[in-house]
Amino acid sequence: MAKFAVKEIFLTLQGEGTHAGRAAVFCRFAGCNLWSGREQDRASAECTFCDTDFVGTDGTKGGRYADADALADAIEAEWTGGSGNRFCVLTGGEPLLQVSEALTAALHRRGFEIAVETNGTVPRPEGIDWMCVSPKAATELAITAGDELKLVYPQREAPPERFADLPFANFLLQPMDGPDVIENTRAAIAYCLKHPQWRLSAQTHKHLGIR
Ligand SMILES: C[S@@+](CC[C@H](N)C(=O)[O-])C[C@H]1O[C@@H](n2cnc3c(N)ncnc32)[C@H](O)[C@@H]1O
Ligand SMILES: Nc1nc2[nH]cc(C(=O)O)c2c(=O)[nH]1
Ligand code: SF4
Ligand SMILES: [Mg+2]
Repeated sequence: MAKFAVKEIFLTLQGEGTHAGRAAVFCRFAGCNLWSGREQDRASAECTFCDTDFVGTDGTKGGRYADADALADAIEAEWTGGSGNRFCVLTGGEPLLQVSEALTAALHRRGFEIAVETNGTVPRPEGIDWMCVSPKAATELAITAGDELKLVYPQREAPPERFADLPFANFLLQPMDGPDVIENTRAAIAYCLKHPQWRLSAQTHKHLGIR
């Protein structure tokens, strides 16, 4: 059984958060601890608003990668930008179910700065350069410090005030996509205007027509 189950690997611009606009290779790991990924389980899941298909290994460059070097080679192969400013984003699904120190070391050997998008419920491995935690209402955080706290807004049981005193360098509100996205965007903007500790994170890739 190969070590890493990967849904897809692709080059794009980081669409969200503090690094929005920056070229990055995205590696989307298969599987999540807060939802099975099946629509019939969504209502009873711990995370109910997910906008992502992370089931299986059938996406672009998806598959089962035997070890850290094999996966790091596949990520490096997508990069078109030469040796400077190399950047990858490990996401999912929940990447920290699979990311290991062997993988972060293999990516660092190839010159990559490593960002992670995580729900924050799984302890962090060594070697992450940019930790973005996105808390989900029904859960407790295992990672309570980092570079970016990116809260999907609104979540009734996870108001921004619950996280505002944690030691993160950047605090962002990301409007919840779905049927109420217009209303949610207005509400997130209004919150940022009143509470300038928080900045808006628009999901720019969804408007730019990139992945
Ligand atoms: C698909 S998740 C994968 C990483 C990790 N499982 C997590 O939840 O952070 C990537 C990012 O998309 C956000 N996200 C998921 N569904 C969303 C939605 N419907 N609207 C806005 N952001 C969403 C997550 O909160 C997270 O910041
Ligand atoms: N362009 C782009 N930016 C992103 N930022 C976070 C993403 C994710 O799904 O984790 C994502 C994504 O899927 N595409
Ligand atoms: S924790 Fe992340 S990947 Fe898992 S269901 Fe929620 S948004 Fe999707
Ligand atoms: Mg996404």
